[in-house]
Amino acid sequence: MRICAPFKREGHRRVRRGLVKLVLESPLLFHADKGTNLDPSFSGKLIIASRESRLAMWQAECVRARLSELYPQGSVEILGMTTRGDQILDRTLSKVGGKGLFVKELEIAMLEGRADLAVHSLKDVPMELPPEFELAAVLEREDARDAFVSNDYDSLEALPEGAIVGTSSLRRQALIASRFPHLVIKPLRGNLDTRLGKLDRGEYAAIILAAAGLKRLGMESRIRRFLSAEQSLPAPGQGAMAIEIPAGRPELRALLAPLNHQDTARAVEAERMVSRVFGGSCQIPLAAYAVPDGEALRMRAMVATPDGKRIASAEAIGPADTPEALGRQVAHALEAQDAAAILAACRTDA
Ligand SMILES: NCc1[nH]cc(CCC(=O)O)c1CC(=O)O
Repeated sequence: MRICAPFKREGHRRVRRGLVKLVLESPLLFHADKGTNLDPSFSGKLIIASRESRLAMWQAECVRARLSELYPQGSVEILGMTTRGDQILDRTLSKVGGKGLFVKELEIAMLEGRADLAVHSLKDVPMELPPEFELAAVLEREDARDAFVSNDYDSLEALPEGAIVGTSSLRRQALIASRFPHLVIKPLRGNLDTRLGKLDRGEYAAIILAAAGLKRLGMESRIRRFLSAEQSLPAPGQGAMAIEIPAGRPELRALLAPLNHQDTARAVEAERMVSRVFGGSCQIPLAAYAVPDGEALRMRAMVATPDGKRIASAEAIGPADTPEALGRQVAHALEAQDAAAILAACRTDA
């Protein structure tokens, strides 16, 4: 709830035209979230496309509430829809087409004019968007950590030999396998309620979930332990929400600009760049997590083989206003280590 706190209006500051133009032309994300050309008199209608899972609807509702507050004379509605990612539950996502599955139906709704914007968990947004779309805003990040959830055990360390841990994330799988080779990792798909239901029915001794989703749905009490970024480096974009819009609608982009959170936008830009550098070759366990540190951005990233036997990790600090350069730097540091061998191993697996 904290992250979705009502938008505080600090008076509608007018911004000189030149600055607004510059902001609208920035390639991926806004770097100015304060004092943009807020038009409080907007009285049109905005339709938000969202998946129908409880988490997706909570996130869409969060954006709806903030837009309604910004534009009291406008109307904002949510269009819920089922995506292929929600329908295919029996296979590991990386095998059936990856992240795009959660996003495509929402994009079609926007192309057909049935929706103006889509709200996503940024973690599920592919690194390269189709040219018809762009990200208009990244909202302030919730907790980026992974969470250990179990009814019987306090921590990964406490699990006995052969205990079954549920996760479908290659990243979580590799990180657990490397530290706890005596545990058995089994796939776990479905929305949050489905996953928790499987844990409660005894199919797993423990499961690993993103803390952000549990917190957003008021289920923080299910978390037995937060995994620190050192133990379980988060996925690019984990814990952040993004708003996607059709490209070429600067007026819509300007309406959404006040929702952009600059620190988060920069951090996730660096994180996603690591993924982009490694993208295309295959699905590999990959983690990247950046944290603002004054005027700087500090980032750590990791790539591994799915069995966790080979792990490369790298860390760097750079100016916060050039996040993509930091992302590239860390990705190249990974490549200079064992990443080539890791990629080769993954190709023979495919
Ligand atoms: N891959 C599914 C997904 N996408 C976003 C979240 C959680 C919310 C977030 O990270 O913002 C989850 C669930 C999970 O990883 O447990």
